[in-house]
Amino acid sequence: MTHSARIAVIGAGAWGTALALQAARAGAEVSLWARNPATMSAGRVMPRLPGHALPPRITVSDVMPRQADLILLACPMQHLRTIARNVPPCAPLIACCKGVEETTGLLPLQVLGEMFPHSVLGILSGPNFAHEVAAGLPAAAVLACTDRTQARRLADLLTTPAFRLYASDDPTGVQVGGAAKNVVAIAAGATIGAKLGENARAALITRSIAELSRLSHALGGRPETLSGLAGIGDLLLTCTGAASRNYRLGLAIGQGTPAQQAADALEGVAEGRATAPALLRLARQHGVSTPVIATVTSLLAGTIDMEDASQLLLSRPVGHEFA
Ligand SMILES: NC(=O)c1ccc[n+]([C@@H]2O[C@H](COP(=O)([O-])OP(=O)(O)OC[C@H]3O[C@@H](n4cnc5c(N)ncnc54)[C@H](O)[C@@H]3O)[C@@H](O)[C@H]2O)c1
Ligand SMILES: O=P(O)(O)OC[C@H](O)CO
Repeated sequence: MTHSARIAVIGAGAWGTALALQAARAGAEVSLWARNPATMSAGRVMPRLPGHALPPRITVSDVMPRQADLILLACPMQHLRTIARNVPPCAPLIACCKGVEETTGLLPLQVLGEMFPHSVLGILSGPNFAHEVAAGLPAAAVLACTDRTQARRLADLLTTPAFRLYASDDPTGVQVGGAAKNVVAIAAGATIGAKLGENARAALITRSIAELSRLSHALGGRPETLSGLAGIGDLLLTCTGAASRNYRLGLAIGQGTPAQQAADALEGVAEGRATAPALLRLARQHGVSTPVIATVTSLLAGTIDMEDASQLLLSRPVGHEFA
């Protein structure tokens, strides 16, 4: 491409703002779509920049861009369908959200596939706290499309030495990892909140990887994708990083705060909350056993308490590790 790439970022929450900054660093001309530019949360992810000013390569507007070489959809999962309705099908669309649509049980690219049957679609996911990416700290993620060459080409538009985007041709595995790690992070936070110990959390994270791999396989993804950035990588970050909203939601529940109250007190979206019941339904439809996701779903619904939750997981039969 001879001109600078034109990258449109849809959604000016924490992640959209961080991605806009990253795209500008990669040399693109960036249009950042905000529902309300006056109230966008740039300050939350850019405390190091004087006056929280965005660089001149980034134009913020509440009007959807009509032209772009690449469109990044960085809105919360439950608003993806509504927001995508106004996006012009002028370029490849990359979903940057992590979750499952609660009302339909669809993954992000299934939602976009219904709406944009002729567009190139991809998913971007990995262990990335927005405030660190915004600050230009080193990070890596994966960009997956069904076509590996396409994935590499699109990843190159956003890659810099400090933000390494690996390409993948397993969008299903990447989406399952990104959605399910938020649910596991709630469980990890609850484990620490209830003072069950670091051993318990490590066991929970590791056993969840088996759960996520089974689910990914059943949905048509490759189990090994869950060993990568969008699986283990993001589980490690979100289940141990105190900045994670999903982890913090779980922490509060583990400490005895009712789920609704804990969610209301949270700044920003904890995707695991809406995703847990949707993923559980999906797993049951495919005959996959997902004890961690089932337990988190019941905890969030308030039908069990922390003591029941740990009993449920601890009373499961102990078999071969890789049966
Ligand atoms: N924050 C991170 O560190 C991070 C990193 C990687 C991926 N993600 C993913 O990116 C997605 C967006 O997360 P975020 O952290 O940017 O969100 P956020 O909590 O910072 O912001 C929420 C965004 O949703 C918008 N919004 C709220 N209500 C809305 C509505 N009714 N309709 C349309 N838009 C509405 C807000 O304007 C805001 O832009 C999530 O799927 C998240 O999992 C976040
Ligand atoms: O704050 P969380 O829990 O939404 O996590 C943010 C990112 O998904 C971490 O990769």
